[in-house]
Amino acid sequence: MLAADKKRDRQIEKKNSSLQDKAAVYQTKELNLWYGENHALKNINLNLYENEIAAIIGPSGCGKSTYIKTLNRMIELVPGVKTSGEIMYRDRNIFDKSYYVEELRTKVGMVFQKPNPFPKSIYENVAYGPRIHGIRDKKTLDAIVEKSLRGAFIWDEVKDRLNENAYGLSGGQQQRLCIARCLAIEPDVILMDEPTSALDPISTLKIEELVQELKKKFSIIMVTHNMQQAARISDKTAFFLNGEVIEFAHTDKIFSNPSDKRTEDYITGRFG
Ligand SMILES: Nc1ncnc2c1ncn2[C@@H]1O[C@H](COP(=O)(O)OP(=O)(O)OP(=O)(O)O)[C@@H](O)[C@H]1O
Repeated sequence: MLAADKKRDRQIEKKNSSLQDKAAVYQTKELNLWYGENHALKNINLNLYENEIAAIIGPSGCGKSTYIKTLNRMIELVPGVKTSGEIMYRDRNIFDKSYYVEELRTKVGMVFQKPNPFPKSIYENVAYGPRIHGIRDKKTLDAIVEKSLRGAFIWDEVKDRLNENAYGLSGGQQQRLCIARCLAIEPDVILMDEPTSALDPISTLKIEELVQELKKKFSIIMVTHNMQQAARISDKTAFFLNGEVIEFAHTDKIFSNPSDKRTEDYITGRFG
């Protein structure tokens, strides 16, 4: 091989490795979780990276929601939960006693299966978070509300009815409003627990397009039952089974050439 070719190959290799080399946002190390006697998460080791969409798939009861709720410590609200291991978020263990949960939640937003706007105006739904963080100036709040609603692809639909109650919006619009509410606190990560399972196909498509746009600025971790959705929009996919991560890889690989027979059986619909 000529020296010039070798140099070119080295450059390609370097470029590829730099693509893989995004910073890890979350590093989960030997995480175990018990609900009382129920060992729901077993020795989870998983790195989640910046500006990627990571999909979490697996059959009902395998621990997907439990895992995602552990990432923002929402799981602590369940009585009798015990954990061991570490979850490093940007190099700090979120289980450290000195780590205030409020601090974590300003960085990590969450969108739930069922849209859950507050029974307040569209404007107030988005302004609520920034207000809690001490922003009082009306002009600043107006700007945040507009930017967040634009960021969630819903501004044009609601700009003339900002003072109307959010409950008057359709399900799909409510979900985008909830995403806008997340964006208003300028998070680093957005956790999504089956964000489209209560929506019709058109609203689902809108959210999928939105999520792909959002990953340019944020890291997204999304639980989904919909394997086509995981295949369509995610960069990496983790397959959970009985509380364990069976396989975590590039989405293309998981869906075209999985390493584990159990992953293959699941994605080909043999169980679950
Ligand atoms: N609040 C709770 N208290 C006790 N056990 C729980 C609780 N939530 C979940 N579990 C148990 O933990 C295990 C994992 O549940 P989890 O909800 O995380 O699964 P999942 O993969 O998200 O399921 P689904 O796809 O049906 O939402 C199950 O055995 C479940 O019964």
